[in-house]
Amino acid sequence: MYKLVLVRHGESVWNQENRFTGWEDVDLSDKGRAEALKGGKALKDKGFTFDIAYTSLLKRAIKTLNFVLDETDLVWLPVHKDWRLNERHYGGLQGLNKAETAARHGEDQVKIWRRSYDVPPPAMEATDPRHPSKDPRYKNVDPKLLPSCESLKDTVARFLPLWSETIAPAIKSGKKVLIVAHGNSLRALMQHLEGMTPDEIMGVNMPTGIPMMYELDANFKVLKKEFIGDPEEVKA
Ligand SMILES: O=C1c2ccccc2C(=O)c2c1cc(NS(=O)(=O)c1ccccc1O)c(O)c2O
Repeated sequence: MYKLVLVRHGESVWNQENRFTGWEDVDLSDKGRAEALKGGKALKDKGFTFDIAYTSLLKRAIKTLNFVLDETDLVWLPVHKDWRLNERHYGGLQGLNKAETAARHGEDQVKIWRRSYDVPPPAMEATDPRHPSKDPRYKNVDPKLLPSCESLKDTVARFLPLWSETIAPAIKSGKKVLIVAHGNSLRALMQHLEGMTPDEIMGVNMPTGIPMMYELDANFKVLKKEFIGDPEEVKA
């Protein structure tokens, strides 16, 4: 039986402002830092330890992982940072809040996007200075793989190679794995592990900073999943 622990990064400054963040490298808010600390404490109190951690190339996830490693006294742990664990890319919507999005695209279009699994937002212009192709952190990624926008379906598809080629083999080799990532990249993993339909996975919202543990059998069938933390918090 394998145990796998997932943590969604703490609240970011743009989460507070209800802005689409996507691949924008926005920092944790004070509340987000406190959430990350609390999640780390919960793992420490329950005696969790790990052999390797995986996270994205975005500071809100990396810093959340750093808080967890500090709390569990595992700052020495090997960490694999990968673009495939990044949040969904929201294209031209990145940075917009609810009012700006509705003003620019209309309520009807927002309603379509909200409930769609395979409809991408408008693409970010290749000339946009924020485009991934201009960001040195992705310099070793094949430019053809870098998105200008993503549907949730696209996010799942670009996450799965990391899972099947890297993370799943590490778990199978007996490594205790911790993954700190984002709402939609964690949805991709959960959909794969639990065989969820698009509608089911769109209904899943991992709470920020509260670790979740999967128990998997030898074939990665989910035996149990539970949140790690004080009961009243977990109940929320
Ligand atoms: O517009 C979108 C959207 C657009 C393109 C791809 C995906 C989504 C999407 O997944 C989504 C949206 C809006 C809202 N609610 S909202 O209209 O209140 C909203 C809009 C803009 C920023 C934040 C908000 O809370 C959601 O809850 C979503 O899950």
